[in-house]
Amino acid sequence: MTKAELRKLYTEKRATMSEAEYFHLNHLLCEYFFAFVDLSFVRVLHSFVPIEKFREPNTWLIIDRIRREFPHIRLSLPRVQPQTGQLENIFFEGMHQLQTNAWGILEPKQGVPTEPEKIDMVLVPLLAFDVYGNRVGYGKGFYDRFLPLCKPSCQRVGLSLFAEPVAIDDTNAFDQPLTQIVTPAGVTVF
Ligand SMILES: Nc1nc2c(c(=O)[nH]1)N(C=O)[C@@H](CNc1ccc(C(=O)N[C@@H](CCC(=O)O)C(=O)O)cc1)CN2
Ligand SMILES: Nc1ncnc2c1ncn2[C@@H]1O[C@H](COP(=O)(O)OP(=O)(O)OP(=O)(O)O)[C@@H](O)[C@H]1O
Repeated sequence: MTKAELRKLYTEKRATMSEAEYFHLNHLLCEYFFAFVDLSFVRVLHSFVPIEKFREPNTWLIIDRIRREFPHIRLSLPRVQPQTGQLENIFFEGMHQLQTNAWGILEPKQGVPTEPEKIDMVLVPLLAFDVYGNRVGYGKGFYDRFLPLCKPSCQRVGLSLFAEPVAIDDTNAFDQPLTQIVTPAGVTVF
């Protein structure tokens, strides 16, 4: 299927997911994340902030546990620059720092910028992924522009509440593949 078709299909699948299923799948995903993703080398972890009404994976479960159990890991959150299509990245200090942007995403309103070269791991949002680690996002290219700025050793960890890979007919030269994916069925390394 094309990215546009997959976007539509997976947006619908998310919309029909019950609250109970969303809760359950998020907890499984979080358990697999901490059981199987190597955080030993991570000093700076970049995460998206979930749009829960779109049933995105609830990264708060991961962020909160990192803050409790891995206090040496610094968290960085994205801020969208709509004019340029770039992401700015800001170290996370606490909820007081966040405000809702035009698309309903919480993002830092101020704070210390994170240099992309300092980031050891990025948690990447997606609608669907294939067996090669290619992803389908919302189609604005924010992560396709951001990920090449990070160092080659930076881990790009996709999070998906749907475990099965899809076939993407129209991957393109800008696509930035994931290094691994975490789903409620486990972790796959590409
Ligand atoms: N939680 C979360 N944060 C994220 C992302 C994400 O997928 N999930 N992003 C992943 O990239 C970036 C933001 N993605 C965006 C995707 C679409 C639009 C957007 O423009 N939406 C309008 C269309 C307006 C227009 O066409 O100009 C809309 O959908 O109505 C904005 C930001 C950064 N933060
Ligand atoms: N480095 C880049 N420079 C300029 N344009 C880019 C770059 N990366 C991506 N784009 C553009 O951004 C858009 C991304 O569309 P695509 O369908 O590939 O998005 P996607 O795979 O859903 O990913 P994303 O979540 O990053 O939007 C395309 O129009 C592409 O041409």
